[in-house]
Amino acid sequence: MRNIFSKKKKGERERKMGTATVWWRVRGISVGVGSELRLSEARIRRRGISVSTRSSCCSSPLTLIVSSMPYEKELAAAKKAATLAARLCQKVQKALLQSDVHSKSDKSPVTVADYGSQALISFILERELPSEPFSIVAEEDSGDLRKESGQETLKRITELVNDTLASEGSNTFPSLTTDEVLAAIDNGKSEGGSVGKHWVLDPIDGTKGFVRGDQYAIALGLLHEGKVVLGVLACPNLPLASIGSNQQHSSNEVGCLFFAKVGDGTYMQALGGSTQTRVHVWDIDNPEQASLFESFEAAHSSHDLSGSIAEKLGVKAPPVRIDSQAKYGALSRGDGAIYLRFPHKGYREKIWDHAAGSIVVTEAGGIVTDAAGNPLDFSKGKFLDVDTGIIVTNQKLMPSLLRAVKEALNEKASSL
Ligand SMILES: Nc1ncnc2c1ncn2[C@@H]1O[C@H](COP(=O)(O)O)[C@@H](O)[C@H]1OP(=O)(O)O
Ligand SMILES: [Mg+2]
Repeated sequence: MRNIFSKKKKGERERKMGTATVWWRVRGISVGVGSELRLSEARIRRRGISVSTRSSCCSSPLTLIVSSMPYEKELAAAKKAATLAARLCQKVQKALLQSDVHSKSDKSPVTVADYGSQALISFILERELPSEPFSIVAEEDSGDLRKESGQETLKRITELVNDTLASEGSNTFPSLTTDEVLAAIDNGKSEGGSVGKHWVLDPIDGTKGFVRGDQYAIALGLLHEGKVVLGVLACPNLPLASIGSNQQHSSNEVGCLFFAKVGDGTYMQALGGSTQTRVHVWDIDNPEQASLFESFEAAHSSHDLSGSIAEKLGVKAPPVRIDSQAKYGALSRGDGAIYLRFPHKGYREKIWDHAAGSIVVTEAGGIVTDAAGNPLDFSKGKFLDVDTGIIVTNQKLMPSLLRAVKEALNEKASSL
């Protein structure tokens, strides 16, 4: 980030009147104030430079701040937040799977990890991005924790959050009180929308997988003016090695962090590691070789429908069924080539279940649409207005996938 004051005044008198007559040239682009500036900002963004402006009054200089690395600070904060939240969730999942006290059908450990992850991420974003106005759209709110019956759980969550913060080094972060934890959770109450910056958070995506000891993800995306511009997916149980029919990555390690920034590609690193690898979707055009990803839970997505689509495409490999947006991560690095999600009638998709995952796939070269081929619109608040389902693949396979989906949906409709 650097300040640029290379302004060309066109007249002190006019400037004092506050008219749009003070001009700068930045990297060959003229920018001004007021409505002129809006236009210029759009032009600058198209060139991959982010701009923010401040002007306190006409007599003080206007400041134009230009960064040639848009959303860089936000990405660093999001990676840190998701990595810490993953650490908290891993601790809870380990205790859950080892414990005699909680059965797998007991929802309380999930609750503690869900709230803890949300509080931690909200706290880190506020702390790391103090000068960036933003809101957070997240899955949880603190209503139940404020009741008498929630006090023990709140204490446990606060302990977990503080233990996780302390694991970064004793002087890195302060300890939070229970009230600060409640406030951090409630920062996630935004409704999102098409104006400004909104972080979109699923603190534990795939709670069923989390309880089973399988896949889950911490999913954090950033919307700017209604578009997803950044996404981070922490997948603590996802192997670094490929899990589909395209076995191109090999490793014994488990735990992946995927991240993507608009125009900048998608990267993967080991959770807690620092070596990042750029990843790409599998660019095949023959669906017979493809692996197809879908929900582990048949209640979340129709296995029958995806089976019928796979048959029409000639997909030979059995479906890879895993929980959470880890599916988007696996697809972005080319483990398989198709992801299908067809929830049962009446289910409304939430933006936090797709924001981070969708940019991770699109920046890796893939396409994410609804079942009719429409792009997902994240600007309408908490819900996505999708036609029937969500489909994901590479550019080459999308036309045949769309045809197969249409045929399968027609057959299903005529059989009812
Ligand atoms: N009835 C449902 N149909 C479809 N998706 C659901 C349903 N109930 C919860 N989900 C959400 O679907 C996502 C998991 O999908 P998948 O099974 O493919 O991993 C999660 O976000 C999960 O919520 P949650 O995040 O609260 O677990
Ligand atoms: Mg979810």
